[in-house]
Amino acid sequence: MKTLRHFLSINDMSEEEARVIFKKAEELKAKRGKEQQSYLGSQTWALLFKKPSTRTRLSFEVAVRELGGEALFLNSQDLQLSRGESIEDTAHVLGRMVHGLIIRTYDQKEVELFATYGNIPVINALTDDEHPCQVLSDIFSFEEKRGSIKGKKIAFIGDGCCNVAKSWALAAEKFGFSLWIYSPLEYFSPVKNAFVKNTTSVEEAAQNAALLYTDVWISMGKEEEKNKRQKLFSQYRIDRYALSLASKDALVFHCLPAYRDQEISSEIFDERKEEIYTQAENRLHVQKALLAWIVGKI
Ligand SMILES: NC(=O)NCCC[C@H](N)C(=O)O
Repeated sequence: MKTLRHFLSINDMSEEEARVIFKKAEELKAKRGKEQQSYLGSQTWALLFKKPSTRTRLSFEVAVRELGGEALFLNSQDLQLSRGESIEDTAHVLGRMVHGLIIRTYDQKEVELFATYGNIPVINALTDDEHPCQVLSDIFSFEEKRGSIKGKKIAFIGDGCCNVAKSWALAAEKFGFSLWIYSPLEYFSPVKNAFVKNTTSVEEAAQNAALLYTDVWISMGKEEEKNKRQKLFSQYRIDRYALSLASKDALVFHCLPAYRDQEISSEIFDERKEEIYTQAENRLHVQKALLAWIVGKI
């Protein structure tokens, strides 16, 4: 049996492995358009998506192609999965035909089942529980501008229970930074470790923070809670006041899509869009390095 690497959770990688990926991502970013690396030469990677996607789909499709492979997009609605075929059978069949699988779905259990039965590397491209590729890339983006994240104070503002916040909470322990979650009580982080603190005080969360981070209030799959969430989260946003509390050189990140004047004020978004778009672009470079790592080339 070959040993396979998967990336289903931030917990599937050590800090040392993440640092190997960051170094490669930096190199690939610098060499893009000049020199190509064929880490996925003659491989076909399937992207199986049950939820909408812009950045994740784009960055993975381009990443696979630029590494010399073929990307095959599969809308789960078009597969027999949507008519009740089991994940076990689907995973076995995919595993006989493609070399790797990138999945966006609801239940974390599904990505785990694909990893169990597929016999090919599986990457979590977002579930209700985690968005590990986003957060891995965000840490790279932070360090690209500000150096090591270790010991820094990071403020997550908004839904502390969402996938992105949960991956941040796991990353806090792995990389050794403190994560302050500014969220309504009901949305405090379910992740318990010594590096995660929850608060309903913006002052406590944002004071001297090196990064203010936010995500949508209404994650995919939560649309029926829209009215309730818009009311509950209305103060949990990045605005001029929150930013005035943060460190003078604080970064502002948003994983996007952004809903201006909800989780982030329009004026802060407009002022900071350059760093937010660079954050989005880095998904491509980091995921190229992640793919190289997952197939054992770095
Ligand atoms: N950049 C992204 O991949 N964004 C995904 C949106 C995350 C949000 N928490 C959601 O689940 O809808």
